[in-house]
Amino acid sequence: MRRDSFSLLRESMRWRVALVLAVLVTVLMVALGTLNTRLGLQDTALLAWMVLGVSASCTVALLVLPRGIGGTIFFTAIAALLVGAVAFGYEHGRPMQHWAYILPPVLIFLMRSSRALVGMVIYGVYVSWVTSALVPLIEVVRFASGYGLLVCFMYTYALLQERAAAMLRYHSDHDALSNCFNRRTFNEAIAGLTASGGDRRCTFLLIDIDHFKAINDQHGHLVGDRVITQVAAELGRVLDPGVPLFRYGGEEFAIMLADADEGTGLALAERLRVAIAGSDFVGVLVMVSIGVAEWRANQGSVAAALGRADRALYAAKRSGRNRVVGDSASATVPIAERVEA
Ligand SMILES: Nc1nc2c(ncn2[C@@H]2O[C@H](COP(=O)(O)OP(=O)(O)OP(=O)(O)O)[C@@H](O)[C@H]2O)c(=O)[nH]1
Repeated sequence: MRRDSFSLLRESMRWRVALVLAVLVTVLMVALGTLNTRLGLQDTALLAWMVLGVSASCTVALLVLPRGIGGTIFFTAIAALLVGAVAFGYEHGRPMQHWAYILPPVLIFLMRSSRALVGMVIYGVYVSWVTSALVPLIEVVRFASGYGLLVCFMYTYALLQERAAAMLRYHSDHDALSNCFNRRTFNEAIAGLTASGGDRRCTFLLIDIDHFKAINDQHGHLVGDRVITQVAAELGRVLDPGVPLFRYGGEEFAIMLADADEGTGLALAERLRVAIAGSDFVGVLVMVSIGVAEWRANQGSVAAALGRADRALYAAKRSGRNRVVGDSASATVPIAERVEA
């Protein structure tokens, strides 16, 4: 499965955290195993050595397996170990409450926010129930209150992390002026098209605001910025909810119509052109030219299809602007002419 760059970044951060945690667990288990052996607490020492063995195997898996799988195996094994540790302590008359404190951060990374919260609460209740059979009630209350505070803290942290990640994702995917998807997201979308292979096809629409330099010159750049924002909003109103709109360049937008042929693209482009020409831009005359070209998986590269859409756009510009031109109609316009235009 193809991952976008944001997911890759998050995955690599999760992987690094997993590795740090793996080292911490290893150091802790060596210390606990050694100490308990010296103190003659054989049961606890045995448990520490067992945890060390499993966590060392997990660390190797973490390093050897592909990142996502290694991290998941590690966190799942640690969570299972902690539950096992409490049950083991219960069996041997030592509740080992302190184990419970290690679980919340593990769960935070294993799952996220609300599911992690449910997991942490269930685990807290489980540990309290197990320990209540072995220690005075006041000890259970102490544990439950401390653990409860930790859960609240970790949950707040997880929520903040989720919100920050969502905000970061939005800003890395979107253009700040027009609020549509940015060029980076467009590049990732076309890379995804190429990678998906098969019998896929899609139609590209390249939309360029006519005489935009003149709009800037006559009304100023702030009005130019407002026109870009409003054009994006008007285009978005015409598009179906699932169809993404990209800011392709300065005053240029792109649409990728999945599984659509050139005819469908031309019909949509005409609706978009009419919508812009009919909108009120508060004292500014705004029109767009649109070039349309279809891409099929087995007929040339995506870059070539974009080149054809670009050529169609410039054919629209050359033939008077405020119009839609398809790839088939523009095929006779040589590149040299398009550059001169
Ligand atoms: N205000 C504003 N102007 C921008 C922005 N990005 C690009 N521009 C300007 O858009 C103008 C584009 O001009 P040209 O490429 O000559 O195109 P045009 O005037 O629209 O002419 P045609 O495309 O041939 O109709 C340039 O003057 C850029 O400085 C932006 O974000 N805000």
